[in-house]
Amino acid sequence: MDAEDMGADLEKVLLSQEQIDTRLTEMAAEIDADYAGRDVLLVGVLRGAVMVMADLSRKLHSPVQMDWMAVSSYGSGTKSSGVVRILKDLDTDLTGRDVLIVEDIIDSGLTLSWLVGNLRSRGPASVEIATLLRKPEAAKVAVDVRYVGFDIPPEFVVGYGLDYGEQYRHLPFVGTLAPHVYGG
Ligand SMILES: O=P(O)(O)OC[C@H]1O[C@H](OP(=O)(O)OP(=O)(O)O)[C@H](O)[C@@H]1O
Ligand code: HPA
Ligand SMILES: [Mg+2]
Repeated sequence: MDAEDMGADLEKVLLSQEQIDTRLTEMAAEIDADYAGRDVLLVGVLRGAVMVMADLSRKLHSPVQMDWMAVSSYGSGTKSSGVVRILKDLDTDLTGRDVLIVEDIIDSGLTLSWLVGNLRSRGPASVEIATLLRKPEAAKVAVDVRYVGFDIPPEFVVGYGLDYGEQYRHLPFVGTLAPHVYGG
């Protein structure tokens, strides 16, 4: 699947497959260095983080485990409702664990600020965040993020796990939608 296959839906490619791959390699090296000798639990946030988790984790040399949470605050639109719901909880006990949350995007920050608080209350040794994308200008709440792939403008993006109405998650790049698609 490439930009041409998306036809008129796509406005532009913001981050190519190569740019994403290069940046994830750098992030994995940082994570390996920071967590040397520790056993990390990667917590992927379904569904958007699937691609980041799959690609980032395969670049790590540290021993890691993976677990998944499903939370949702967006429904089918382009605006966060601000209400975060747990759709699937972790199966892992976090007591004493070094937890690294893996996310696709921090937009308003509402999802992650809520999730960090929720996971911290479970007695872990540490909770940090690795996100591929962050929109600094869209932040409604500040979130302390240890690893950020790219800071991007406050436009709605799709691809590489990110959806609009459950479409476009499988694109191997990150792009912006043409305004006619979402009525913008
Ligand atoms: O910083 P925020 O404004 O809270 O937005 C970020 C969150 O929103 C999206 O998830 P969504 O709730 O749409 O679920 P999904 O991952 O299944 O697409 C995205 O994957 C992040 O988890
Ligand atoms: O820009 C975005 N695109 C897709 N999903 C999202 N969830 C929060 N922000 C976004
Ligand atoms: Mg989404």
